[in-house]
Amino acid sequence: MEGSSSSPSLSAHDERDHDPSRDALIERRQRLTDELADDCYNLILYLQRAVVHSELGYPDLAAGDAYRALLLTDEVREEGQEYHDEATAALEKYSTTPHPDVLCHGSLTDRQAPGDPELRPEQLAGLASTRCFQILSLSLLLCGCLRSAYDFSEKGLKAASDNSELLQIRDYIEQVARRRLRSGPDEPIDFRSLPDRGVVRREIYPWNTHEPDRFSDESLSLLNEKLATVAPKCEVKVSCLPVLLEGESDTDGYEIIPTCNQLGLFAKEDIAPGEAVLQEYSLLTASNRLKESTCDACGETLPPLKLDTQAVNCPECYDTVFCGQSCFDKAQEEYHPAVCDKDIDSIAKDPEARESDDALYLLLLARLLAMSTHQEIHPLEVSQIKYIWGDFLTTESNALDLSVNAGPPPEWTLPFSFKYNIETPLHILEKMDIDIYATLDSHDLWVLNTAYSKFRGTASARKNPYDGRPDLAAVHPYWCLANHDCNPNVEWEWGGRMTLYARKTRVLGNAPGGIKAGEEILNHYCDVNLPVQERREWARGSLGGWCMCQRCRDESAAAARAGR
Ligand SMILES: C[S@@+](CC[C@H](N)C(=O)[O-])C[C@H]1O[C@@H](n2cnc3c(N)ncnc32)[C@H](O)[C@@H]1O
Repeated sequence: MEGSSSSPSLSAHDERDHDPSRDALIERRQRLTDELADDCYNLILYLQRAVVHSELGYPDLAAGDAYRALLLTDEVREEGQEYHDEATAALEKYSTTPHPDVLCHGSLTDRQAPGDPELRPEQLAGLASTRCFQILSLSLLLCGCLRSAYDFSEKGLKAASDNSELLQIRDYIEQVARRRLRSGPDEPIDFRSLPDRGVVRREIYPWNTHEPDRFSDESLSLLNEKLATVAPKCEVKVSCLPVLLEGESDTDGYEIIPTCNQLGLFAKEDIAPGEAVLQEYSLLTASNRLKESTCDACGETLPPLKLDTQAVNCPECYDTVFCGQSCFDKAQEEYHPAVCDKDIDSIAKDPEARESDDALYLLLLARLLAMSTHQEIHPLEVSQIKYIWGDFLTTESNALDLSVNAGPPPEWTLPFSFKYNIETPLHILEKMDIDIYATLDSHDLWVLNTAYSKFRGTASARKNPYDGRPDLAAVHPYWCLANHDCNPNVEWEWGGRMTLYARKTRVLGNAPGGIKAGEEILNHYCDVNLPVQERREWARGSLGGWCMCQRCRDESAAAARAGR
């Protein structure tokens, strides 16, 4: 839940930006994407699209394309590979001069023998792999993934040790590494210890046609139809929320602060203190423990192993366990056949403590991909995530201004790493027997980034009671429509189902609980018993900014007046 507030006018086809060179690049990107739909093993098209993504200011997407191209260079060069014939055939049309522009880059052309106009596909693949390493190392450096950037520059230099562009990129990486590690010019750098987690743009990409207008009557009635089954006394409506700031400000004492429209949950009828407000079941769950004792479908703790247990093992892949027949049936209906017996159980399990969160988000992504594959729909059309707000910023506010008078670069907000956004998702898809080239439309990096943006804004996680590490996560698309307040009128409990109860008493002044018809359902994203500063720090990640609820503003203004 990081980023900033949404605005109803933000849509996939924002008309505000009319930079002709940008429009031309977006058109070119679309043409290349269309060509890839018909010629999906053509690594030259991926490289060309990587260059366009770089020019548009999406280094992460450039790296994604260059990595697919790199995998295809291996397919061409190794005969036994699954897509060897297709990838080789796709390169044959480039064997005579002029060679594609994307390969005539800097010192790359030095490697071509002068007067040798013919290049065999394996020779082209060799040249192309150096180009892939150039794009991967530079793009990952721009995303802040220093270790991966360094690894790719080294791999490239192993094959082309005198390539001047790669040598220059390695120099840049070293300069940035020295700054980040605060090491002197002569001190040796331990490249293994470089940071490898960066941030990238979090937005509704200009070509994303899957995002609904969440404020339209059609969307609201669809959401309300389903909400009636999980929270019969509630409705989804537009809610007016404070615009969140990056950090402390002197606006806490102001009577009026800027607001924006988002969605929220509201009571349609009075709800009694202690009454259940919402009960939601979700299959969009993930556990990062290998020997988990939770239901694969709903995340509920499994009943103890004994003869009369309700637990059900999948008869095909015996290790997958469900808490009962109903969860097994739902899993079979919505996702399990796509991953059954596919040897993906150990991916991202038992991660290092610092990667627990990333592993959980990756496993949520894997569940989404299993759902979309089994249901034969696009991942962004899966109902559990389609209407979720991903805390997107506008494309313009994410854009890099390269002009002379440019201000500071924008703050990108989507966490990104080569491992979790590019490499492992593709590995999971391959394990699921999915052709990662032929299904580009569904599994393009921007699709995965969009899903990650939605998860990061809404997933709830449970910490393991023994070691305090987050080991279970879930997305409950209706529960997550409830906004936060540090004087909440509900509390939540998650165990198989996510339940919201009306509080019996309110935090402020021990006022009586219960919710009146028309009032907004106010959830809490942090421990509301903490002092204001700590609450704001805690909720910041999930809210996407400094909490500006009335309680926080009152308490903070009072502390400022008292000189604390
Ligand atoms: C889990 S979603 C809540 C539903 C969301 N409002 C929607 O339209 O789907 C969390 C996001 O809602 C917004 N939000 C929730 N509570 C808020 C509050 N008290 N003040 C400002 N924004 C809030 C933030 O943008 C946050 O990232």
